[in-house]
Amino acid sequence: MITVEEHLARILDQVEPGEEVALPLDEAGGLVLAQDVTCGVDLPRFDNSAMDGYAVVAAELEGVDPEHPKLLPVQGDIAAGAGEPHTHTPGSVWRIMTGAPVPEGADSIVPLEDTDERPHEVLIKVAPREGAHVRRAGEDARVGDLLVRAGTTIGPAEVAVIASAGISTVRVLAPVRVVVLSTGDELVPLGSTPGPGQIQDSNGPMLVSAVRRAGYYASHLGHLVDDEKSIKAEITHHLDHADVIITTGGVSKGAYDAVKAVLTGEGSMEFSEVAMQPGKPQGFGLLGKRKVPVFTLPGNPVSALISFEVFIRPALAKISGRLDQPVVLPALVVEGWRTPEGRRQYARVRLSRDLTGEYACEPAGGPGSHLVAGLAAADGLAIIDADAEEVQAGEEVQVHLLRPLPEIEARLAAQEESDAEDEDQG
Ligand SMILES: Nc1nc2c(c(=O)[nH]1)N[C@H]1C(S)=C(S)[C@@H](COP(=O)(O)OP(=O)(O)OC[C@H]3O[C@@H](n4cnc5c(N)ncnc54)[C@H](O)[C@@H]3O)O[C@H]1N2
Ligand code: MOO
Repeated sequence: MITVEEHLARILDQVEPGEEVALPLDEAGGLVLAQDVTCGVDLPRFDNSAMDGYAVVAAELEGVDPEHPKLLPVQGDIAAGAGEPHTHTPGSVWRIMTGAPVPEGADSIVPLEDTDERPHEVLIKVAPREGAHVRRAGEDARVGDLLVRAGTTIGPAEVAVIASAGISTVRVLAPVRVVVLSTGDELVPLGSTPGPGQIQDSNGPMLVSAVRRAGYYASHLGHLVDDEKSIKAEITHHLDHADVIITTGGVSKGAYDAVKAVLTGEGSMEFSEVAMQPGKPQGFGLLGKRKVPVFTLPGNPVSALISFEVFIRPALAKISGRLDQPVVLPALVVEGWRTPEGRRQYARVRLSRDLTGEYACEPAGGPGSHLVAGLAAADGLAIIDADAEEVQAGEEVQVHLLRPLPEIEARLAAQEESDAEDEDQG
């Protein structure tokens, strides 16, 4: 058996960041920049007003206050988007809208609230400080400034600054397309009713969902019977267009473990027993001319999802260029359990909060790799050393989250609220 670290290192040594492509900015969200983006304009592009109000020269309003207001003529309106130049005439003001260019010569804005708000002549009641409510050209970024560094994942804020700079196309690492294939004579797809001895294919939809939640493209392109010829043909077909292929099932020791039989000796494929539970039988290698990473996961649903978390997620991060670390947090064990000797255990646990406000955890269902109801109840995986024999109540364990933390926090907060209500009523 090899360790989890050895298998992961083997995978990460072989996968490479994907190719660079130029994409319209509005299709690049979630992808990683392959170029530094520098600013070709000042941001803001011109001095403009931060308030609806009146553009003034502060020095002309010295000493003004509510007891000594000053009446001034209004030269007209300047709306956001106004392109024609406007100039300040001493002793007068322009009425100006938020985002509109400040007229030449004016240096401050008096907000509507500090005036009597009239359009033709206006009573100013408060003296502005010089520069008040003027958004200066270049105060955010100047021509030549680095806006977003290569290697950054493009989120909404990056899109905003790149768009503001007028850049419509960016070079990014190409989107990663994952093909998921389920194998097993016993499987029937969603929408079909299993006959005797058959079960619903849950790994296909589960892994597509895992890939998508991690931020990549995935399609479930079929469930294959345990026939070596058709498995080979199907995998070969997807080597033309997939960036990653994931299969499940057919990799342990059974007489019908066709995936392993077909792929053994192909490309750089290696089949290993990894010292982990669940997830022991693993296969990985690069196949075909395009050297497509192929993961052959064990068929047990819990094993397949844990394999995704432990091996595929980091590989997808490397291929896509993304920074992606699992959220791992400490929790105190409420109720202990036994662990398999010699294999690191990824134990499904559900989180709660103890009286001190720390996270606590307890097993979610049993340890069997087929227990999907327990899997759905789990918030995370407690990572237990290979040499441990049992986990005792009161111990602290590290939990690799399977759900977004905000979702878990929201549930715990709702639980605390309902507990408090029950206590009030009781
Ligand atoms: N003699 C041994 N038998 C097994 C060993 C072993 O070391 N010696 N290892 C066990 C472990 S651990 C695992 S994990 C499984 C892995 O088996 P395979 O990858 O070959 O998977 P299958 O045999 O095809 O299926 C296992 C299990 O999962 C169910 N399954 C498969 N695909 C799906 C799917 N798409 N959706 C839902 N459920 C699926 C399948 O029906 C089986 O029950 O091997 C153990 N055996
Ligand atoms: O290693 Mo298997 O994945 O325990 O069920």
